[in-house]
Amino acid sequence: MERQLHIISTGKQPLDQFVAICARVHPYVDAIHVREKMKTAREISEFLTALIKQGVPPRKIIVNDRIDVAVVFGVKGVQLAHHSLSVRKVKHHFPSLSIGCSVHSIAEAMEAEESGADYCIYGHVFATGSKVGVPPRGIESLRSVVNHVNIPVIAIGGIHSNNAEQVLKAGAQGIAVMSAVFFADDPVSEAKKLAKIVKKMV
Ligand SMILES: Cc1nc(C(=O)O)sc1CCOP(=O)(O)O
Repeated sequence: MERQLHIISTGKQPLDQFVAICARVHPYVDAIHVREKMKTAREISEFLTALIKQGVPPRKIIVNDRIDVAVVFGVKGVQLAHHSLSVRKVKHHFPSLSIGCSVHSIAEAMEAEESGADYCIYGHVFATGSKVGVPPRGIESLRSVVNHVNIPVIAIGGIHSNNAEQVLKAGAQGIAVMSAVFFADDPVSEAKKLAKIVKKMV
């Protein structure tokens, strides 16, 4: 897998704002995660409809947790967490879905691989406003996770253009960011900057 840049919805932005940003940045990113944990399937489907209408290719869209919505829209895949249906079950029933697994330890990463996940997202590497009160796991723990699995490890948490290179050097196969793009003054220039860092590390 080529190194990847993923962007993740904040769960806080209104649909119009989120979709307007995605419509402009999708050429620079590999995956857009719709992670709207407080929304119903119907509301999430409105996000997907709007994204696709605005020209975001379904092959770049990943739905967090809601396998049903991902399957109905025929998007690239799902991002599963410990509270989701198991990787094994999803893989068995929907073999064509790409399955990402959110992990927070070596053991969880190894289990994700063993269960058939296509990649995992590990974090949070740096301090982030999204995980207040939980200490960041740091670069060295990222390096250990990378060394214990063969599936690609995407790093998440507090990643910006000033520290992205560090996580790639530690062996991450990509980065996933939320605030770096969605809360940027200029999301397009930030996405371009991050994409350049990710791709040049290949
Ligand atoms: C969605 C998410 N998952 C994390 C994990 O550690 O699993 S950290 C995180 C939030 C990432 O936001 P930002 O890029 O703004 O730091």
